[in-house]
Amino acid sequence: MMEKCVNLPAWTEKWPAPAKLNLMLRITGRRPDGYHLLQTVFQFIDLCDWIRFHPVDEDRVSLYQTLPGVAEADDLTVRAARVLKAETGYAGGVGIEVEKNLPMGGGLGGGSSDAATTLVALNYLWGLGLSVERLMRLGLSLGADVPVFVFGQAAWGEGVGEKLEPIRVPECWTVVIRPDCHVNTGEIFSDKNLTRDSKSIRIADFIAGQHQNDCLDVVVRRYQAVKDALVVLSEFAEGRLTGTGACVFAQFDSEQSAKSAYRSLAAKWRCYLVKGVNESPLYAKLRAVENIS
Ligand SMILES: C[C@@](CO)(OP(=O)(O)O)[C@H](O)COP(=O)(O)OP(=O)(O)OC[C@H]1O[C@@H](n2ccc(N)nc2=O)[C@H](O)[C@@H]1O
Ligand SMILES: Nc1ncnc2c1ncn2[C@@H]1O[C@H](COP(=O)(O)OP(=O)(O)O)[C@@H](O)[C@H]1O
Repeated sequence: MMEKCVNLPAWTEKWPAPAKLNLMLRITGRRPDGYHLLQTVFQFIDLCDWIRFHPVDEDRVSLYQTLPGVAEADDLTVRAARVLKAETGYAGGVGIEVEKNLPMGGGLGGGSSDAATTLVALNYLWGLGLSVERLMRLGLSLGADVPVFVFGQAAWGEGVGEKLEPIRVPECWTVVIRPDCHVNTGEIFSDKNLTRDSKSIRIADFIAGQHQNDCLDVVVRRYQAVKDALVVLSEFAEGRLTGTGACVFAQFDSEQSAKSAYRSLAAKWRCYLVKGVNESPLYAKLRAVENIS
């Protein structure tokens, strides 16, 4: 029998799934299973996918529309909903409608963020009551980047990105360029030339300006478009790679200087003018939904 949906008004809401930037990324080693040990700084930006969840009367998880090249069963929102059902024995279903704004394979973590938003929203809408820590553990089974989106705060990350400590960093105006290529994360991590033995640093070192991304050399060697984007960005400010790319970004001291760079760049490049945020908009939405219910 269909379980009763709690808080029916909350089902009409649309939930944000923000992008992230890796403000630095060091590879300090490798686990026995081949996964790489990282030190990274995650911050969110105010560029989001948006997800609506529709109540259904049967035990079925389905998508309103599949994404290009991703089968319904492989979509990270569908997988997240199914993992949640398996974990809790919840017997109902859901229809998932994703408004996709974040480029796929761009290093902005869109798929992971969609998964995290699904975990957090359905935990609430289905009335499951799982803790954030438990949702983060479930998220990790879907991808290394999912826990930080469930965590919802800018973070210093270690391990494969699942050991998270909140960090406050300036919420800068930022220009993100999306080069015309998709970078496969697994391909970069399996490149024999990847630096895998960086020394660990401290948060203070990052704050003092250590922004290195160890994936950079391998990515620019393989993807000319990323190299070109970094060159053009560096005419305005320090150009940096997020994750394994393909997106690159630069932070600015003021809205005005970011806007001016954006205007020059937008004539030739696909780019976004965004702002860094230390709290994920997902939790502002959760609080708002809790208030209306
Ligand atoms: C590098 C980072 C930094 O934030 O971001 P992206 O560039 O992908 O956004 C992430 O750690 C990516 O996380 P995510 O995109 O969830 O990766 P996963 O699906 O878990 O892994 C894809 C593949 O990359 C390799 N991989 C991933 C993460 C890691 N720490 N070590 C690895 O070796 C593994 O071969 C894995 O099969
Ligand atoms: N809802 C989803 N949104 C984006 N990608 C998804 C989704 N579900 C599965 N994927 C798969 O995950 C891959 C990585 O996507 P994404 O998280 O956007 O990139 P990245 O990890 O580089 O930031 C995609 O190329 C796609 O095959």
